[in-house]
Amino acid sequence: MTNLLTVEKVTKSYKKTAVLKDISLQIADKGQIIHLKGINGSGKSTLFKLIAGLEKPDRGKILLSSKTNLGALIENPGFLENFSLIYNLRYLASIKSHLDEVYAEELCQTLALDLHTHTKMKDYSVGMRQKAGIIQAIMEKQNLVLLDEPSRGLDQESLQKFVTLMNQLRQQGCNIVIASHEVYEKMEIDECLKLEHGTLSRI
Ligand SMILES: Nc1ncnc2c1ncn2[C@@H]1O[C@H](COP(=O)(O)OP(=O)(O)OP(=O)(O)O)[C@@H](O)[C@H]1O
Repeated sequence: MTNLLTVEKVTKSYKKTAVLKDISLQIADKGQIIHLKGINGSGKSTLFKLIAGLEKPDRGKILLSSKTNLGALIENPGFLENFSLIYNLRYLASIKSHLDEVYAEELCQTLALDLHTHTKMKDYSVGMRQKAGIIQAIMEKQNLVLLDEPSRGLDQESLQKFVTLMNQLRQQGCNIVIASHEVYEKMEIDECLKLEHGTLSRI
């Protein structure tokens, strides 16, 4: 089975504090949900930033296969603030190809977000912004998706819809890593990982 991601003995420090120490991780292309746990400041976002290429490791390697199509929502998603949701999604999709508007509409309906509103991104609520962040991470049918606290700001109904959506994507073969403090009832979690003292372990 192909590994979509291989993290090999990665170390990352900020100033002189080691956040990640010799971390290794492999993610196969099999359709799965991995829940990444760890207390505040344990390095979950840092690991995601390294995988997404937003930060460089001090030592070690991050390898994405040629089949990997990575989607990510990390910390506060950045948008073109003076433009609408559809403008932003079209813009993001245009970097690699073009927006599948039928699928984007379906995702927006699932998460109760209006794709065609004229509201500018800067006027979105925290929860609406988070939904937009989730949608941009999955709208191209990415096969490896990193979601950093995706349910932040979601109301109870939206949270349930989010869980159902994640389970559906998993069924369709998507590999999702969710870093969160949330306990997701009904989510089909295949593996739980914990970051503690810079080390990654299975729990
Ligand atoms: N750019 C940076 N400069 C300096 N220190 C940083 C930087 N980014 C992260 N850190 C530090 O690295 C540590 C890990 O931060 P990170 O955001 O990865 O943790 P986290 O597990 O995602 O936390 P949370 O659960 O609060 O989101 C923290 O101590 C943080 O202060």
